Amino acid sequence: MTATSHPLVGDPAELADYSPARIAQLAGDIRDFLISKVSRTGGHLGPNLGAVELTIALHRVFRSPHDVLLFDTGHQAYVHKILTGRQAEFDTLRQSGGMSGYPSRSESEHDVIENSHASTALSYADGLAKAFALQESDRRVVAVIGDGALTGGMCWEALNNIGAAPQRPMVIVLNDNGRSYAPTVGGIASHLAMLRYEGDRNIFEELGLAYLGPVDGHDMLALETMLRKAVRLERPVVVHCLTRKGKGYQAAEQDEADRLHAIGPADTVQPVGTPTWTSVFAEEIAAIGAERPDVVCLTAAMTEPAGLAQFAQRFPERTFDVGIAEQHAATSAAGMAIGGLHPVVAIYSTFLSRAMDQILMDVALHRLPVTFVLDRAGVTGPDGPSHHGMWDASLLPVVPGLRLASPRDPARLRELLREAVAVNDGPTVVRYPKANTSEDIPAVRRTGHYDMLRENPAAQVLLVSVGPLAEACLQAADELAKHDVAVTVVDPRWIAPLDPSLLKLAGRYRLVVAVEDTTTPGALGGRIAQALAASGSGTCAATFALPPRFLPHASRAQILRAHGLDAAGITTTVLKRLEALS
Ligand SMILES: Cc1ncc(C[n+]2csc(CCOP(=O)(O)OP(=O)(O)O)c2C)c(N)n1
Ligand SMILES: CC(=O)[C@@H](O)[C@H](O)COP(=O)(O)O
Ligand SMILES: [Mg+2]
Repeated sequence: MTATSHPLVGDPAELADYSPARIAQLAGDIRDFLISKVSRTGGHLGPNLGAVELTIALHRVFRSPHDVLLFDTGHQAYVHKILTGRQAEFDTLRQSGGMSGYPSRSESEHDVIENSHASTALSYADGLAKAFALQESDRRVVAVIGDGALTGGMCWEALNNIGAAPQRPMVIVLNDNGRSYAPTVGGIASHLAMLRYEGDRNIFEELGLAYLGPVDGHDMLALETMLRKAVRLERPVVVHCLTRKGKGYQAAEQDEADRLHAIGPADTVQPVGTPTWTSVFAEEIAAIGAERPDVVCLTAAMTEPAGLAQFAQRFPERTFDVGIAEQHAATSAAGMAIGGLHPVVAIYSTFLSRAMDQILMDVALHRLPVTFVLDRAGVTGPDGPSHHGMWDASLLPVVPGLRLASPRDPARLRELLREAVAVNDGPTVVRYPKANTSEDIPAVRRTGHYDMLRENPAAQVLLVSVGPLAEACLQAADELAKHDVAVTVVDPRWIAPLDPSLLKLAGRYRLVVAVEDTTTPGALGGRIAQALAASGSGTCAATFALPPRFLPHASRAQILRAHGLDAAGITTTVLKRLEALS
C-alpha cells in the first residue's frame, strides 16, 4: 500500500513517510477503532488506549520484524496488531478460531513472545541481545514493559544482567501509567513517581543502564526524539514514558477501579441469581476475617479481581498487595505464618505456577499454615493458553503435606475455605474457575472427606466428579441411565492427598472415572488408578480431563465441550470405556 493508504496502515514500514498531521490523524482513528471494536468484543481496552502513540512511535523508529519488539504481558499489543495488518481481525478478538488477545507468532512475523505472564520481557530481551551480539547482527532489541510488570522479580534479575553489559545495546520502553489494575504499589512505584518530578538520581543508572526521560508518552515528537536518542547511545537504555491508561475514552479515564483494564464482551449475559465463584469467596473471606484476627490476605496486584476488595475494605491493615510478585507473596506468607498468622494468598491459578518452588520449599518443607485460593482454575477461556489454570491440580499434589480442595458449589466453597484456614500444619489450596456457580448440590451422605451425590447399589460405574463438573456428571448419570448404565456419583471435595475412604469405595466398582478440569498428567483419576493397581484391585480407573497441550482461546464452555467435559462428552466416553471393557 502507498503512504497515503492509511486505513490504520498494515505495513508499519510506511509510517516513516507519514507527516505529523497524518500521524495525529492515525492516532485518533486508532483510538476510535479500539473503543468501537473492543467495547463489542471485550478485551484489554484501557491498556491499549494508553499505548497508541507509544506503539506508533516504536514502529516509526524501529524496523519490525527485523528489529524485535517485545511486549511484556502482551495485553497492550492491540495497536501493534492494527499497525501490522490485522485490523480486519478485530471482530474475532479473543473468540474461538479468531485473533488472540496477546501477540501470537502464528498470526504475524511481527509477534515474538506470546506469554501473558508479566515481568518476562526483559529476560527475553537479555537473551535476544546476547544472541544478536554473538551473531554480529544489527537487529535491535526493544522491550515495552509496564510499571506494574516492573514490580515483578524477574525484571530485576534481567536488569542485573543487562546492566552488566553496556556493550549490548537494548531499548527498554517503560510504559509508566502509574497503574497495574489499581495504582501500582511499592518502593519501585514510589521511585518512578519521584522520577516524574526530579530525575537527578535513578535506580537504572545505578545498575549500569542509561536513563532517558521522563517523556510524555502521548507526544509523538518528544517520543520519537527520545527513542532515536536511545538508539544513538548504542547501550542498554531505559526510556521512561508517562502514559495514561484509558486515554481518550472518558469511561476508562474515570474508571477508578482499573481504567477498564479488561472488559467483557458487550453481549455478555450474566445468568441471573448465580453468583461468580470470586464473589462467593469475597464474602466468605471477609466473614472469616471478622472471626479470625490471625487471618491476613495477600494479593499480587489483583486485590479486586482476586476477590479481596471486601476484605481489604474491612481489614486494610491485614491486606497486603505485594505487586506482581507471586513468588514473593508465597514466601512472605510463609514468613507471616512463622510469625503466628494464617495467611491467605488469593491468586489466579495460572500465575501460581511461577511460585511452585516457594510453595514446595518455603511453605511445605516447613509445614506452614498458608492457604492459597486459586481463582481462574481450570479452563478460563478468552485469555488463551497462558491463562488456562490447567496445571495447578496436577502440580500441587506432588507437594508433601499439601491439601488441595475443589468445591462443587457455593456451599462447599464456604465449607472448604473454612476447613482450609483451620489447618495449621501445612499448606492448603482451594481452587475454582472463572465462571458463575451452580445452585448448591446437596450430598446424599458424607464418608471420610467425600460427598456421595448419587448412590446406585446396582452401579458398576463410579463417576468421581471434581469441583464444579459435578453438575455435568449428574446430568451424564441421567443420560447413562437411559442406556441402562447405572452410575454412582461422588465428590471427593479434597482431591489431594488421596482419601483412603474414596479409594475403598472405588475398589468396589468395575469402572471408575474422575472428571476433572485440569491437564491429564498428574490428575486425580491417574492417582486413583495408580493406588488401586498398587493394592492389586482389578478396578479400571481413568481420568477424563484436558489434553496435555496448550489450548487456544475460546469460551470456557466451548473448550470444555470440545474436550468431552460436558454431560454429552462424559456420557459418550463412559459408554466407550464400558464397551472396551466388555
Ligand atoms: C505473573 C502475572 N501476574 C498477574 C498478572 C495479571 N495482570 C495482567 S496485566 C496486569 C497489570 C499490568 O500492569 P502494567 O505492567 O503496568 O501494564 P498496564 O496494564 O498498566 O499497561 C496484571 C497484574 C499477569 N499477567 N502475570
Ligand atoms: C492480562 C492479564 O493477565 C489479565 O488481565 C487477564 O486478562 C485476566 O483477566 P480476568 O481477570 O478477566 O480473568
Ligand atoms: Mg501500568
